[in-house]
Amino acid sequence: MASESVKVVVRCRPMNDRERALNCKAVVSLDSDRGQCFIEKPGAAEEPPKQFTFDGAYCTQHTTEQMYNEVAYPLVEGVTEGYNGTIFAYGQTGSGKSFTMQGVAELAAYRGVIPRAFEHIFETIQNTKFLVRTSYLEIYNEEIRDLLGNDTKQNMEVRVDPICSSEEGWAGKGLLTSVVQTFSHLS
Ligand SMILES: Nc1ncnc2c1ncn2[C@@H]1O[C@H](COP(=O)(O)OP(=O)(O)OP(=O)(O)O)[C@@H](O)[C@H]1O
Repeated sequence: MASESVKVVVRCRPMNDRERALNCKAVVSLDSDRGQCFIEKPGAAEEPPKQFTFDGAYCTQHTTEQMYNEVAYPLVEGVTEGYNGTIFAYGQTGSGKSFTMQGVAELAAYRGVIPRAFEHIFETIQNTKFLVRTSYLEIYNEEIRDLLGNDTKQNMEVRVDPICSSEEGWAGKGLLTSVVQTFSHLS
């Protein structure tokens, strides 16, 4: 993948039982080699599908392990070298955000991005003194909740930290050995 600072990949989940029972038609197809996603207009098969291009496109056969290795691994590697990194999953309800981020513990290939990133970070920093900070936020209908807080239902106020938001602040505080990883979970 090209080295832009923001990368966007798309993942398409398989139909669920309800969708199959309703005989729903799949209107999304992907060309993973080209990172392209095609969406057909239901009931208008003669119209050309709408086409979108991403930094990566993952279809129903792709595992979270593949996604992690191609998308998250380089970012987490950067974090262990002192760069900040954010991975967030965005999509409508039921589209597969938790499946991708938290995953299925019993199926190795479908363990989520978050446990994989933790394992990756802690393997890298073992026997070394590191500060690891993590936040886990959910943004839902313009409201932000701290999923690691005591009350995960409480809405958080959005403020800018004048020290943390300035690069000088980080450097001036000598936090070169910090590992700062933020996972946001968007609904
Ligand atoms: N790639 C996938 N392969 C197989 N099943 C999937 C996949 N993605 C999602 N699912 C299944 O689809 C359902 C909805 O997924 P999930 O709960 O992750 O959605 P969500 O986007 O987090 O929803 P919400 O916003 O409501 O929390 C779950 O049963 C999940 O197991």
